[in-house]
Amino acid sequence: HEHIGIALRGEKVLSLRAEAAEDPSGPLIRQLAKDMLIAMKTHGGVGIAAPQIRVSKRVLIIHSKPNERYPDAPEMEPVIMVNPEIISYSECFDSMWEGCLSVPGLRGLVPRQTGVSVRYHDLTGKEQEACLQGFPARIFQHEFDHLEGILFPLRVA
Ligand SMILES: O=C(O)C[C@@H](Cc1ccccc1)[C@H](O)SCc1ccccc1
Ligand SMILES: [Zn+2]
Repeated sequence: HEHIGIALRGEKVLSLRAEAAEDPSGPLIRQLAKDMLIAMKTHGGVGIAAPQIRVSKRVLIIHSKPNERYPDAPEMEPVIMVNPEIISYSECFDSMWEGCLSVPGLRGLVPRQTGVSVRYHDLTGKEQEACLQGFPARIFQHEFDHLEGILFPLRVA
């Protein structure tokens, strides 16, 4: 699996609403998460969603880290979220230039809420809640859109 390919805009799997994972702590989801981590690292992403490696399941990873585009992004361990749900959004919005591993070569200014509180299952099957602000909130919303079959150009103001 030296090179796990990324699905590109136009492929059906990216336009579907992904299916919930029946067993968040099972072997299938654990292997899926491993493959997603490899693909994300291989392609230099700070996040990835399962449909991007052609698996229509509700699993996403956010891995904020400083990078040339966002040098002051917080450093965090990758967070793997199974069946994430948005509990609430902040009222404030901001716009940021986004890219997408599935839409190479395109950048767009995307307005999104600055904060989001989420509920999800981790790979042990335990239910977790998280309040995300700033860049992690941005990545989460971008990845959650992938689970809904939405790519960032649809959100460009
Ligand atoms: O394609 C993806 O879902 C991964 C994106 C996530 C992302 C998009 C917009 C803003 C933040 C994150 C990739 O990380 S795109 C490559 C990249 C790398 C570092 C910073 C921004 C974008
Ligand atoms: Zn993307």
